[in-house]
Amino acid sequence: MAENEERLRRTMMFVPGNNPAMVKDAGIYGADSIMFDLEDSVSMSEKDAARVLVYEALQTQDYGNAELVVRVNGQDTPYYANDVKAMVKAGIDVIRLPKAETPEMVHQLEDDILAAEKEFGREVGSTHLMAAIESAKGVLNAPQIAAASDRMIGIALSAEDYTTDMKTHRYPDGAELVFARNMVLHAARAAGVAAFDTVFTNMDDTEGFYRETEYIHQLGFDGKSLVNPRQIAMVNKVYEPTEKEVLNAKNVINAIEEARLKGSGVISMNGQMVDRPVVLRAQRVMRLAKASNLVDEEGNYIEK
Ligand SMILES: CC(C)(COP(=O)(O)OP(=O)(O)OC[C@H]1O[C@@H](n2cnc3c(N)ncnc32)[C@H](O)[C@@H]1OP(=O)(O)O)[C@@H](O)C(=O)NCCC(=O)NCCSC(=O)C[C@@](O)(CC(=O)O)C(=O)O
Ligand SMILES: [Mg+2]
Repeated sequence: MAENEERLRRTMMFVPGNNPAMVKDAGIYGADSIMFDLEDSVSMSEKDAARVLVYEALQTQDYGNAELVVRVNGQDTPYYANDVKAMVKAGIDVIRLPKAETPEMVHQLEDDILAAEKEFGREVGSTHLMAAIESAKGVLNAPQIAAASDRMIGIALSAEDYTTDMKTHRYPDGAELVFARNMVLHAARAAGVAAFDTVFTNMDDTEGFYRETEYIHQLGFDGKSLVNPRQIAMVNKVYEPTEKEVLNAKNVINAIEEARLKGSGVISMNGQMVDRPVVLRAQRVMRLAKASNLVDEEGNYIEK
């Protein structure tokens, strides 16, 4: 899991799997994770064509360093089995299970991935998975779902389906999502996997998008599922550390390194105790600073 813990996942952009232009160009926008969708953005009549399109793109397109994710169709559909087989064969990084409600559903996906890895000669264990929480049952079982597999990289809240299940809809203040957001976040943290907030679907409400992103950043989410490339820079902006945060993080890392050389794991810096949690936070700030091009290779802040 070390590699997964280090990977930044601020932005996970949905790309409709039946749209050739969007699938082809998905890599140019700089999303941390590109999520090709075979589920709800693809009509029934295009399910097979979308699977073929995404499979071909994974063989031929260069998506750079982005993590490649595919949202397969649900386990109760006739498309699921072929989706999983084709995506494992194509070497996808992560399969996202929609409408996850129980750990048994995750175990089923694990078994199907393992069978496909063996059938297509892929390294066993190389395909990761994640689960989308889209119902009351899913939210209540989130801790068991998040901990259900060693292949699990994270869980995501899916508020469109969730609010429908709860017989409500989305409001600007997000009060209807408070419980679900906190459950998903705590379940993810307790299992040591990533937590993704839900999509924001009003493309013209920039103010509302910033408000929601600042809120979920404050709560501690790793990032958000997105539906449009214009949302990527806005999320990155919210997750960008300040100059003060970067300088402090650099000082913490230098100080703890010096302490370690002297055989100590805890030190005091400007009257403040610096121990493991502070160091872990500092390391994350430095990863975010690097991703935002705020520091050079040595971690020194680049004056603008
Ligand atoms: C929203 C809109 C129609 C707006 O169109 P617009 O045309 O106004 O967009 P523009 O900004 O003008 O596009 C400028 C340029 O970007 C290109 N471009 C746009 N979007 C792109 C993209 N996504 N990927 C690559 N490229 C893209 C476009 O092709 C153009 O390229 P070019 O012509 O070359 O300049 C479009 O974005 C879009 O279709 N989004 C994806 C929708 C989708 O996937 N929904 C399903 C996932 S949610 C769900 O299922 C609910 C959930 O399950 C969620 C959960 O589980 O979390 C739950 O329950 O909550
Ligand atoms: Mg959904």
